[in-house]
Amino acid sequence: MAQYSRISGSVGLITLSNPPVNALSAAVRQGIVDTVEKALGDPQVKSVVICGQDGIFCGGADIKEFGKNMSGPPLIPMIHTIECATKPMVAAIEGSALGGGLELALGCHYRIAHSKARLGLPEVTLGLLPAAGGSQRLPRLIGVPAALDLITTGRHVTAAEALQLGIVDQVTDHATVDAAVKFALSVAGKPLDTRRISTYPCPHVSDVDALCENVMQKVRKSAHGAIAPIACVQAVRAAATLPYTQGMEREKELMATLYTSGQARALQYSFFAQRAVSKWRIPSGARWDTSTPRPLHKVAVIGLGTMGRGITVALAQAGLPVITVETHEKQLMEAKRAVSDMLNRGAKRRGVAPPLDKISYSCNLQDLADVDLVIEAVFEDMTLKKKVFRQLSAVCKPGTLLCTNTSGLDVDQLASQSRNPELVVGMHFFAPAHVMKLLEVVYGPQSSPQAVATAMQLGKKMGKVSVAVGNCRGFVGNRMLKLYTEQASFLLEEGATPDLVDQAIEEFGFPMGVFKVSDLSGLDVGWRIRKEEKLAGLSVASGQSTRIREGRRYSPLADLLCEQGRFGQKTGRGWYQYDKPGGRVARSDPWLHHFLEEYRAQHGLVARHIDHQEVLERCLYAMINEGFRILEDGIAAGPEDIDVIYVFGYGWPRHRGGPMFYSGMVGLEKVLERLEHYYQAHPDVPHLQPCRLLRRLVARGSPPVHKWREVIKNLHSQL
Ligand SMILES: CCCCCCCC(=O)CC(=O)SCCNC(=O)CCNC(=O)[C@H](O)C(C)(C)COP(=O)(O)OP(=O)(O)OC[C@H]1O[C@@H](n2cnc3c(N)ncnc32)[C@H](O)[C@@H]1OP(=O)(O)O
Ligand SMILES: NC(=O)C1=CN([C@@H]2O[C@H](COP(=O)(O)OP(=O)(O)OC[C@H]3O[C@@H](n4cnc5c(N)ncnc54)[C@H](O)[C@@H]3O)[C@@H](O)[C@H]2O)C=CC1
Repeated sequence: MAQYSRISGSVGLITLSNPPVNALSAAVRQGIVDTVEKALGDPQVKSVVICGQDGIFCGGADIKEFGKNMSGPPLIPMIHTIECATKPMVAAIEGSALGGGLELALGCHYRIAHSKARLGLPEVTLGLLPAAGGSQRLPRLIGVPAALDLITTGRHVTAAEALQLGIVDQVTDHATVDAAVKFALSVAGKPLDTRRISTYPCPHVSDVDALCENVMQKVRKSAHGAIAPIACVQAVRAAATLPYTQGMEREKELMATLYTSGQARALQYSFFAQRAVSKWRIPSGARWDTSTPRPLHKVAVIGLGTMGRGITVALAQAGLPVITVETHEKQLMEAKRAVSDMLNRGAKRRGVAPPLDKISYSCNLQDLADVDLVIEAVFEDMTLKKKVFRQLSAVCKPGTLLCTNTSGLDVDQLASQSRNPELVVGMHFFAPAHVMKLLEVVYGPQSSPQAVATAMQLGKKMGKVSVAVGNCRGFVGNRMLKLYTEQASFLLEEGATPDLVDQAIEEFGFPMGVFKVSDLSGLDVGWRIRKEEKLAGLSVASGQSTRIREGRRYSPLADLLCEQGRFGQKTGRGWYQYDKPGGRVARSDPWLHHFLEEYRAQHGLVARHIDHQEVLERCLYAMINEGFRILEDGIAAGPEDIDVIYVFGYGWPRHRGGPMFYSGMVGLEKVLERLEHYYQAHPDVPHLQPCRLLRRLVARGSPPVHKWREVIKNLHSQL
């Protein structure tokens, strides 16, 4: 699948054709080999242009082929043939030139890019390295420091940056193929000896070992256990220290380890999972490709606290006019200052003008009469939210979508307050809302296809990864998180410390342990909710044991800390101590350890040794078990939805795919066996009891994660 033609008399034009991204499938590689041979063998042809059809050069290797038996011509000799050609080869880059696509372009003698094109070697994000010569050619072309940056991060660069770095020779605002053909005519017959990148010496770096070591240390810190970034540093180091052929050997060796690794499988799964969730479908039958979102000309945000401010910033940055509403002038002005500061900082970072004029501020709900969509972000209080929804229903024009940012209240109850419950959905953002990529779009039984489609599309416009989920307490993310944090507290009762639990979780790959996160977001938030639920505080039924609530095990540790005013970072004390209120660096707190000892003594608990494995099994398997229940309940459409939520919203290490994918990697039998073991040891924790879907999957021979949907469908049809 590469077309060949001759144009302008003497230019052979090769067009890659494999929609939608012209990935280098076996057929495309064969097409390139054949057409290059044709062009080189045609005496009329003096130079060659390679381009991609439909405005995209090439999205790289065909990721769907990974893990299968490789067929078709391999990339390395194909690119080598292009580089060795005696006729000038010119890459005409429109849209994207990524991974193998850029490696193909680096094999060409010249590169012409459209000004809107993006280039990069994102293999590291798929658990790989640029193993078709990319790790050896790029440093020779742009120098070791810049190549290390691009290859270890996988970031895409604009055509302008690519020109500045020396990756491309020319950038055009006009028809790229025309420009490339013109260029090809101009270089026909010229010597090519200085244009073959593999023959370049690597630009000199004064102390390459020190440079690579420095980058290696940074990469190890940010990789949280991912192996590909480390291999990328090693491959670039080989380019800097070895002749090209030996460097290529090293590249191959490193790639061989990565290619078959579980991390690469997890990252490639994650790539497709992220795309799968955008193709949402919900139990009512509504789906992404048959539901039309409504156009949004003006939107509103109610409540400019932590979340409302971030949401407003994200909306304005997406170019949408926003009207914001607060209760009083003082709060409004305070929020206006904060929002303007956030916009100014963001604009400075990106080198653009801050979109301050997109936002208007008001204390009057009546000003929302003409908006198309409202996002409510007032306090987490059902009575207040219901009132706001009733008011909105009366004020807004017919057809306005009403969305709530509640972190877990019943969206259906809120919908019932509106004249048009079909136009109500949850839009659950994560703090800080202008930074965090995840958005849970919560639909209810009455939500119209248009309402879901509009919220999903708005999320996309705001740069979010949006996942449609059903309505239940905590939705998907927080419902599972509850089990994870609960187990962490139980482990403290049984003998662990926050330091030990966090260390195990951070070694697993989370950027922050559960207790550090709790200190960061504030222990008081959960405490307030538990008091409202009558699980904590004065309203707990008298005579109840401190460690039992509603007939099941309960840990009051977090409540006890709150009673001492230990709310986390904001008060300088929580599960850890900080140098001052607002301090960021968590230090182990002897007071806390003493407090835990006293607590255990008071409740007759004997501390036992707890190791990292138990921490991981208890915390993660409890959460995974709840994930299976969520699938059973039909709250998430598939395991990919849960995994995307955890990777983008909760810091689950991407190289471990997500909790559901991870359970498959561990082995479902093992997860089941450990849950059974822990449930037996803790029969007062019903959530440790393995759920039906997990048992069913194991009984079916533990099929791979992409086959679970069939089992889930059968389970549902039997209910
Ligand atoms: C020992 C063995 C040696 C092997 C050596 C191999 C070495 C290599 O050569 C390594 C590689 O290239 S790895 C691949 C590197 N390329 C990438 O990571 C780019 C991935 N794609 C993108 O970023 C965006 O799709 C892109 C920016 C391109 C376009 O974004 P859009 O937002 O416009 O579109 P998407 O919704 O992302 O994608 C549209 C559909 O295309 C599918 N797709 C994208 N890239 C693909 C790719 N590289 N391979 C296969 N399918 C791919 C994507 O899944 C989506 O499919 P549908 O959801 O079904 O429509
Ligand atoms: N803070 C977080 O990490 C997250 C919070 N949420 C949810 O977002 C919502 C807001 O939370 P936060 O921003 O943290 O609360 P917050 O307490 O920081 O802000 C709430 C704001 O709403 C304003 N407000 C109250 N009643 C109002 C009314 N009738 N009209 C207009 N404004 C009113 C208050 O003055 C306050 O500025 C809650 O439902 C919360 O559960 C969701 C995800 C994460």
